[in-house]
Amino acid sequence: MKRANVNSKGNTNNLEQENGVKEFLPVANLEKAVKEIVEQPNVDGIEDPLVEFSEAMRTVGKVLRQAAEAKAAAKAEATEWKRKYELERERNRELECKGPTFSEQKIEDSTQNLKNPEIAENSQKCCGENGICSHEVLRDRGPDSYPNVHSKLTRKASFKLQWCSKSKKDDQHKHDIVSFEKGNITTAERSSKQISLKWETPPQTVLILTKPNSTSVKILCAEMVRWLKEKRNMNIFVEPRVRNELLAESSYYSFAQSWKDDKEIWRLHEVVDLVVTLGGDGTVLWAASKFKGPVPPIVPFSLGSLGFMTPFYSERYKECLKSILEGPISITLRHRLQCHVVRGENENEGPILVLNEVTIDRGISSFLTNLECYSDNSFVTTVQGDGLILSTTSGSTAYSLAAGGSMVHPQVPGILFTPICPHSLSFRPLILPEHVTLRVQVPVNSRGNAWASFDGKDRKQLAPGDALVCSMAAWPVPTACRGDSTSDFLHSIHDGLHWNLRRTQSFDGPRDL
Ligand SMILES: NC(=O)c1ccc[n+]([C@@H]2O[C@H](COP(=O)([O-])OP(=O)(O)OC[C@H]3O[C@@H](n4cnc5c(N)ncnc54)[C@H](O)[C@@H]3O)[C@@H](O)[C@H]2O)c1
Ligand SMILES: Nc1ncnc2c1ncn2[C@@H]1O[C@H](COP(=O)(O)OP(=O)(O)OP(=O)(O)O)[C@@H](O)[C@H]1O
Repeated sequence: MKRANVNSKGNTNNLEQENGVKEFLPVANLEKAVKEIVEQPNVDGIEDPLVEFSEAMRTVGKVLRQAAEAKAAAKAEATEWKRKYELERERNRELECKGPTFSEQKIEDSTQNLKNPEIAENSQKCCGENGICSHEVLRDRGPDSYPNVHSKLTRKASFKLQWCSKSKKDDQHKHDIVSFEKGNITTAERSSKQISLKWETPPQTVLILTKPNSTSVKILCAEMVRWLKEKRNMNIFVEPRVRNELLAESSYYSFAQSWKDDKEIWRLHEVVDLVVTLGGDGTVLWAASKFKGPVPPIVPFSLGSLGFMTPFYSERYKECLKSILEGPISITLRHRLQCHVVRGENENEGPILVLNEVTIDRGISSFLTNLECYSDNSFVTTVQGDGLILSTTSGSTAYSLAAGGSMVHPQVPGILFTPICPHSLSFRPLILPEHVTLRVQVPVNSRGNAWASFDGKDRKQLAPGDALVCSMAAWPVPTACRGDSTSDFLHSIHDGLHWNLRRTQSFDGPRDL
């Protein structure tokens, strides 16, 4: 006799083939199942609906019992995983205090932990009120998502961001900065405080990017790669050029990984936990440009001349990397601008993300630029001069500064609107709020072309009728701080730019009586 059973969707199928607990017949559907069998005695293959029904009930009872047993077993397993996870975490803490290497076993275990639904659920809870978990910031697509990754490498390190404050009450990141309780308007909380990054699982993979053609950088890079491998057992990625340089020195460095083409570069964020830059500010810009979406935390070592965004001393790299790998790290979340070149009516190129600025200038043209500027479709002004800089607050100390723009703390959200040599007596630079979309249009009757450049690179010609559209990007660049965001900024403007350097007036001389 052919059996006709009813699954949870009310369809007929063969229950004998169903072993999984998910497929059992829910009690809520029982009534429907009975009705269907009794009322449709002519269903294909059913000879006696009552016999059929009692058999179905027996099977249902069996499956329900199995489900209850499976549930109890899953719960016991989850408790065991949780215990193992806690033990492992404790062991990691102890090991890290002693400065050891991360063993393969440890990596595998921590990956297993994340497969456990209960722990996965707990780790999701960390994306709560007190911070943003890395799962929200960096797409985590699992082990097979990056083709060249060493087979041992299984998962990106997870971390949590916290907004720190001295007072206990302020220990949360508040989006609501204005309160209007009982009709009284008050500013309640500031949105961006010092941000701290805390690793939840140890970082395993580091990408090292270096300034080219520098002997001191080359020597430091080889030393750092060796140290990270031997003392911290890290997976290391370098640029293809750097890998060749390392291999030319010794075949020892064959463990260093690289990429073949652009497609792989654009997916680096899926595997890299940390980026180290060895160079000046240009190398930080270069590193940021490699990430067109989420950016892992960047640790910039100073091997340039100015080093405004590179607070770490290369001579102390071991000490510094040790503390970064252990965390927590103070970070500056540097905003980026997202730019599109719009050609004529429809064609849209980009987006191009910049950390410093996008500049629209006259290039080699001898004519004044004539740029019509709009903010959220409202006309702002026409720039007649050498050009216009749309800068992030991180870029405020770069080209924008040279063009007379104000210096702004990098954590302040905003877009600087700084003209370059405007032929006008009253064109002061502006700072616009972060939410605006700016459009810089080359009028169709313009005498010449304009040129857009992105962090000083990749010049693109803008013909009459073309426009550049720019707004705040969704993916900031987290850079590690030596102290905190503000002390690093102040240190840079004092030491790097010699801001307000003046001899102190002497004590002796005329004074108020
Ligand atoms: N007149 C100018 O001041 C001028 C002209 C062109 C480009 N630039 C800047 O150069 C940047 C490109 O840098 P690069 O290193 O690739 O080129 P680069 O090698 O020509 O160096 C430019 C200088 O700008 C400094 N710099 C870069 N970003 C900075 C920042 N955020 N704060 C303070 N100083 C910063 C660098 O340390 C370097 O000394 C552009 O984004 C632009 O801001 C400045
Ligand atoms: N990995 C890289 N590959 C190719 N070009 C790079 C790389 N890193 C940096 N550059 C470029 O090299 C140039 C110089 O780099 P960087 O600014 O770091 O050094 P610097 O000029 O010595 O330092 P500073 O900016 O402090 O004076 C920049 O134009 C930058 O874009």
